[in-house]
Amino acid sequence: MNDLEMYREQLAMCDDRIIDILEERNSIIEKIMAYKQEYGMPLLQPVQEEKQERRRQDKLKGYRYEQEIENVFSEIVRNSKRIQARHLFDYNIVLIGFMGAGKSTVSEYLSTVFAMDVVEMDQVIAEREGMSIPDIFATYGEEYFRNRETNLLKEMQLRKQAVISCGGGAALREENVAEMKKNGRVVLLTASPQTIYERVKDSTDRPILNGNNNIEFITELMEKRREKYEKAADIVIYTDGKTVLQICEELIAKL
Ligand SMILES: Nc1ncnc2c1ncn2[C@@H]1O[C@H](COP(=O)(O)OP(=O)(O)OP(=O)(O)O)[C@@H](O)[C@H]1O
Ligand SMILES: O=C(O)C1=C[C@@H](O)[C@@H](O)[C@H](O)C1
Ligand SMILES: [Mg+2]
Repeated sequence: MNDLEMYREQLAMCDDRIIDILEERNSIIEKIMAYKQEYGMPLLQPVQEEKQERRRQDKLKGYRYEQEIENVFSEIVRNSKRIQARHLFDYNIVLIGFMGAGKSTVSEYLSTVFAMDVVEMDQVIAEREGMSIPDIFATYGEEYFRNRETNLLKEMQLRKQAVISCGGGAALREENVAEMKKNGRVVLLTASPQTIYERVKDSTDRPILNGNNNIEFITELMEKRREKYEKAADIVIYTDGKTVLQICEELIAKL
């Protein structure tokens, strides 16, 4: 065997070791999850995760390939998150609820902790139409926008383990709810009208609230929608006074 052949052989052996160690790492991830579930512990432990990351970065300091190895680690961690998500949710998570209930906020957090894809319905529709939601309403009317929502939900049948952050009105059509439930679990996020008002009062992105952005209008519209939201929901989460981490823990526990 010449030197080149020997190096190639060594490289192949390195790959084998990496494969074995990754298998071991992933089974440890599964054991940690099972342990937390068995003892009713919170699954998301951001402080512990940061600690682990700092430890890794300290260990890597001064290594010749510090940056390259760190890049590999970010993929390893991403994949661990996906393994956890697969283990927990074999379906799409569909977030519904009134404007300002926190659908986008919770979606973003879930995508960070579980590396799940997020479909932000309002954003997808706005991008496809090449105009903002208020402009779609003004140009084509609400019915046109609602039809775009229905079509997008039908497309979601092809997705799995995605977080779907619905527009505030998406769950009001029965047909939409039927689509959501085909391969998703529907999570209703709610908050008091006061909380909603505090969260949305400075924004002009929600055409339904423009000119009506006050607690009385919000209370009345929420009440009008309440029955439909609740009927659509597989689980309900009250978000007043809760952090996004607490909301996500509750979501995991209830699902
Ligand atoms: N649990 C929470 N605690 C404090 N603030 C929150 C919480 N959830 C959301 N917010 C804030 O409220 C505002 C509205 O939240 P978000 O955009 O997530 O609502 P949404 O349900 O997606 O609304 P829309 O239906 O209009 O898209 C944001 O500024 C967000 O930071
Ligand atoms: O509650 C609603 O009816 C809406 C909420 C937003 O997310 C947008 O989808 C649109 O402004 C309509
Ligand atoms: Mg949103």
